[in-house]
Amino acid sequence: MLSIKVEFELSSTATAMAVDQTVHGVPPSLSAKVTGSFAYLTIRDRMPIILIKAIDTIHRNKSKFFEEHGEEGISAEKQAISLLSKLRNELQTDKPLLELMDGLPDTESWNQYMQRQQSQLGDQEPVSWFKSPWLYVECYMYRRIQEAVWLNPPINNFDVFNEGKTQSFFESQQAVMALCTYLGDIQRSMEKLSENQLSEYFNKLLQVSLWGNKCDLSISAGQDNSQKTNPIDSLDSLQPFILVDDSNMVWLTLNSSRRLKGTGKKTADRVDIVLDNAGFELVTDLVLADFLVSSGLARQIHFHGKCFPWFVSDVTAKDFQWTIRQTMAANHKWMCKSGFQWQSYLKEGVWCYHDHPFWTQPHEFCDMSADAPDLYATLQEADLVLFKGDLNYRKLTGDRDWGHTVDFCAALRGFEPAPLCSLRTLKANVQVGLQPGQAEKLTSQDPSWMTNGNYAVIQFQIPKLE
Ligand SMILES: O=P(O)(O)OC[C@@]1(O)O[C@H](CO)[C@@H](O)[C@@H]1O
Ligand SMILES: [Mn+2]
Repeated sequence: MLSIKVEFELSSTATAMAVDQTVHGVPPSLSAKVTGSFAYLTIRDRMPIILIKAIDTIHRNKSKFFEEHGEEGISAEKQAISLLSKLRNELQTDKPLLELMDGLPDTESWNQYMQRQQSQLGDQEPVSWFKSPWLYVECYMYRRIQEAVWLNPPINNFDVFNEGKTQSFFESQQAVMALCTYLGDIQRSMEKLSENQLSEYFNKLLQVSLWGNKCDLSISAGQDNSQKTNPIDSLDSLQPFILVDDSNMVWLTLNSSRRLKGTGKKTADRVDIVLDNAGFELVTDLVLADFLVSSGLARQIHFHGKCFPWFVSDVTAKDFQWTIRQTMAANHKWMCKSGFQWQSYLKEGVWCYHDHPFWTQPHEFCDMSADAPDLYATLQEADLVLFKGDLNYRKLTGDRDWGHTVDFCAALRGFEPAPLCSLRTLKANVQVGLQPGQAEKLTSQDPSWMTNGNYAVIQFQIPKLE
């Protein structure tokens, strides 16, 4: 990892607040125990809809399963639906969570996590949907969906969310074409760009990736959420909705190697992008990654996706490869050019794709160094880690009921593998690092500001110097 000697000015207040928060402990996890809370409404209303849609998708593919697998496909379809229907009943009647039985590589870790949750509750009450942490039960639901499908070969590799992810890509074609054209224009004049012009393009593409996160299907319970307009044109009008904007710190981190090496080289060795949603959002991330490499701001990009279908629209390896293939096959010069460039980045090892099981487990990120030390060590090799989306933000902050002015550093609780930045549109009621009075003002202007996806943060944190 690049050891950054550049001192980012941490306000004395922020440091004092961080100390204060540490001294006074960590707030409780968001959960459905608070009737009427966003967690409660998500678990009561939206998660059952997601299960119903998954059941409906499997049912609608019955004839496909028959064509491909004959009677075995039919009985697998029936069995998977029955497991998902049972899961939905457990969820809606707040039954105790059940151990996983599918013998996958992460099964043991999931069951151990459940024991950990149970020991925190003691023997009085079982780990259940409406009493355990929202982060845990929501992640658990998606892992049970995976179990229901995995236990039923020959449909055990079926992605119940695939239709929504591919539709989001196809419905966003105009925006994708505009974005790839914009990237092509930049790359044609890259050599002649001044430092200011470069940083301007960087900020625009960082914001396009930020707002790409609005296109997430779990918050819309699978409803179409694609990007219809040209993403560049809307940036100015969206600027006021960025509540925390640390993009200057991100720029400084990418360029800080120049100060260190005194060579005028401005290349950071490696930027990691912890991906969120497939579809349009993934294209915005690939375009940003292409810009970072072709501008010389980064030498290598490591992408982190999910090992199985997750939170309706999250990227799996299949989605990542499919998106690049689709871009290559587009009947559009700049899309096609971008797609081929992305494929050669992967072939040359300039881009690498990983999918560690930790990203599809329920852990708060402050547990990563203990629960996934190999992944933590991988992230420590990065000069910058970009975390996309709301669920990653919830895990960065532990999905705790923090006060809004608590410092981001305090909420990370020691998770600092490398300089990191969250690019997140707000879809859950956890947000730290705001100025005094800022949350109150937002609530008076727009009571659902934390969950409607209209607001965003570019929130940065550098590891404390050893
Ligand atoms: O991580 P993303 O894709 O930006 O958002 C996912 C997400 O908004 O969907 C859930 C709603 O069910 C939220 O709790 C969760 O954070
Ligand atoms: Mn997501």
